[in-house]
Amino acid sequence: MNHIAVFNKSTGQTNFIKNLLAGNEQNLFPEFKNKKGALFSSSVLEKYIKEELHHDDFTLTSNCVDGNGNIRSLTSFSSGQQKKMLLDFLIKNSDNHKVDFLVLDKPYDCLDVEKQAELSEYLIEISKTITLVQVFKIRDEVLPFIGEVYLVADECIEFKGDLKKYDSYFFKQQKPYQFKGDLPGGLHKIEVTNPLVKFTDVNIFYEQTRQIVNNINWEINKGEFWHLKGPNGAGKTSLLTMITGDNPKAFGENIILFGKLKGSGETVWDLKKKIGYFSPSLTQFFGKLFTVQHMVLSGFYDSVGLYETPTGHQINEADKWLDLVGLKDKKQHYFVRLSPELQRIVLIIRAMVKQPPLLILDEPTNELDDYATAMLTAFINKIHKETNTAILYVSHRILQGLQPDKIYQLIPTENGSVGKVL
Ligand SMILES: Nc1ncnc2c1ncn2[C@@H]1O[C@H](COP(=O)(O)OP(=O)(O)OP(=O)(O)O)[C@@H](O)[C@H]1O
Repeated sequence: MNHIAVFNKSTGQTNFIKNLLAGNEQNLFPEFKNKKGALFSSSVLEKYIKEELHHDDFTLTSNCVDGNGNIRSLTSFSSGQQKKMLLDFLIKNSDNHKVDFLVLDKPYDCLDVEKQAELSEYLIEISKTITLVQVFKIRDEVLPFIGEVYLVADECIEFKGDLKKYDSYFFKQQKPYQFKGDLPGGLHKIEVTNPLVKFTDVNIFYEQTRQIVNNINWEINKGEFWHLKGPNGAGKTSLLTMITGDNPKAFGENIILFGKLKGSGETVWDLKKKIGYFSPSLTQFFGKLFTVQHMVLSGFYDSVGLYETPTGHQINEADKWLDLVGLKDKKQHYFVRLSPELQRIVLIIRAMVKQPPLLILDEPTNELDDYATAMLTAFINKIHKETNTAILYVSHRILQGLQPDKIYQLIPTENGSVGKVL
């Protein structure tokens, strides 16, 4: 069986995949003409989650019940677990409906190294029975059984060959990303004392008895650069929400945030002033008519959208940030028209423009290609080097080139994850 991997350089990835599945990319891939394909991707998973939410349709979890005999929601499983469920379902479905090939759209997204290896083993097995087309962005994620790699640009095949040839073709074309000068100094200094965050014997439980993290003791101080790491389901997101303020499970736990015991009267808005936050999912909250400049300025007000008139100093400060990343000329452009990596850079600037004592980056490079990942990595390292903002970078994988001072590793045990400073 001839399995292929495709890197689509052009925009319009969704259409590209749609056409591939419908056999319409026949000029590029005639072998799929009149064949039936099924899609394995994060957006398909998202569709099942929405079906659950809006129509109580628990197709993927119909065999999973909790301690009370209720069918469990997909969202109560980690991303790794969710992916396996979808794959199982598609394979089962392909038997029933004679699907000829499976398109794997970035199958490893959000999976830690261990789970990636598990999924890879699983895919190796099914590659013996069904043709697989992997749409990839990260070269190192190309599955081991792939015979040929295609680089598609402007609806043409720009390159076709094995991985070795792909490497020399693709990487020689990339230029390192250049920033123009140093980061702006900031308008107001937000005074805080150490530690910014202190967890003492923190535990998190779900469903009363299911322990997620176990006796977490961890301190984040000014200017430190931390990588919070751990396999899928280890509790990284749960721990993050104890800081950002939206997890009721934080109450009653010994958590000091910016010198105050959590739950002792601070509001979410008090916290937002001191925390810059970025997660790729933020992109979807902003309307189509927001300009790049509005996006950055909204960071001064911690608002989604700009509802106040910014001061001249704020506009000037926003311009300085945009100039640094070569976007000053595009400040009146619509944010949604920017490339995914530039959208993320703008959202990180939005988080940083008020110069918060703490910047949280939740899986910032998810779904980005190699070049975009390198660009974001360089930007994050620059923020660490040139500001006193502490960075909490959350990801299940170590990013090549990222320079955190310390790693906080969550290690799953039967009684929830324990933490270790590496
Ligand atoms: N609201 C919830 N109700 C029940 N269980 C939950 C809830 N939120 C998370 N969990 C469970 O808690 C565990 C930890 O999830 P969490 O999302 O914090 O892990 P993670 O390390 O961020 O995982 P990933 O890398 O997959 O995002 C998982 O087993 C998940 O199923």
